[in-house]
Amino acid sequence: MTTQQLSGPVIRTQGLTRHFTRHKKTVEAVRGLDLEVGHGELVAFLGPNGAGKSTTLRMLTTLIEPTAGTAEVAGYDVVRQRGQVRRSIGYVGQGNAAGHAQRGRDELVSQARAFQMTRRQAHARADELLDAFDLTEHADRPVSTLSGGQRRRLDVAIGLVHTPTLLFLDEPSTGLDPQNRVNLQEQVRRLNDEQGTTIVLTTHYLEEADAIADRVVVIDHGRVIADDSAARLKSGLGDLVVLGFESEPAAASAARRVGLLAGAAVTVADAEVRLRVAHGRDLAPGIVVDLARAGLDVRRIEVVGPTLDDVFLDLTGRSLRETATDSAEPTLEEVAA
Ligand SMILES: Nc1ncnc2c1ncn2[C@@H]1O[C@H](COP(=O)(O)OP(=O)(O)OP(=O)(O)O)[C@@H](O)[C@H]1O
Repeated sequence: MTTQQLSGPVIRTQGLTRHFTRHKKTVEAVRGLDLEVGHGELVAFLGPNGAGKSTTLRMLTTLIEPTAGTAEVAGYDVVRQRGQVRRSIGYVGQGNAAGHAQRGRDELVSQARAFQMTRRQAHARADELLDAFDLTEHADRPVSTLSGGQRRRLDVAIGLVHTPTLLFLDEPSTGLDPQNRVNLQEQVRRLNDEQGTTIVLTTHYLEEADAIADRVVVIDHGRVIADDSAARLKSGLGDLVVLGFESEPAAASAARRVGLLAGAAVTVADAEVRLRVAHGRDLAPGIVVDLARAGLDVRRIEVVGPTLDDVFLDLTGRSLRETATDSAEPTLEEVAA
């Protein structure tokens, strides 16, 4: 790498755009993305199905070309310097990379050989990765007999064979059970912390973005609608305070009083009052005491800090959890286009 490539951002896009034509209709999958990612960052692209996350990743990894705009990855242009980009990155797509009849160790060795390592180097690298991803004891089994979590870890290991400084992971934990998901997230976090590998992953799991990413780029309808740390994205939203009452009339009276008291928008449903307010945790005891003085006993109280779903709801009016699936698997011709 040149000095410029080391000191500049590891990813820089300007007006990055990708359209697809399907049934004579144009789908604007990615619309004018401007993005910079620095060395050593762990960035999550978060958004609902069909938001344009995978299409962005496919352009950055040179699998498809942009319709317009530019992107540089590791200092190289993704269209004019494809080969250099590919040698600088690791990419783990949504499907499984490993062949089913092969043993995990052989997959890693073949991949290492494809990167011009000698047989000895390839075996040493395979051992290192098997160890790092807790796969040593499963290394000599056919891939088809591995669990979903083990196979996914093998996929990530395969993406790391040539020690890229930048790793792209497309929905790494989709389809994994919660335990395997957390396990994989820990490995990804460790890779970033200990090796300094820059990682860009896509996810529609709010908890995943929140738990492991330094930075969350929220994408919707092909555009970036927010870009910050999860903590900062959430900090402007306040806590959700839920108060339960004995009856609906009691809740209605309490809502009027709480609205005045907290100066916040209050909603009532059944015998429950909900309000979103800054420092809700600190305010809640005072609210309960005030209501008791007015003869309104709070039966149940819950204070919930804001989530990334609240951020998405605030930005779009839709919940990310409930956003309907709107994805279409591209055909091979379309990917090659
Ligand atoms: N090859 C293609 N041909 C036609 N349309 C496509 C193609 N690839 C993606 N699209 C469309 O582009 C939009 C963005 O898709 P993309 O896969 O990038 O979204 P995503 O955010 O990664 O969603 P998911 O989480 O489902 O992978 C969607 O409307 C999708 O149907």
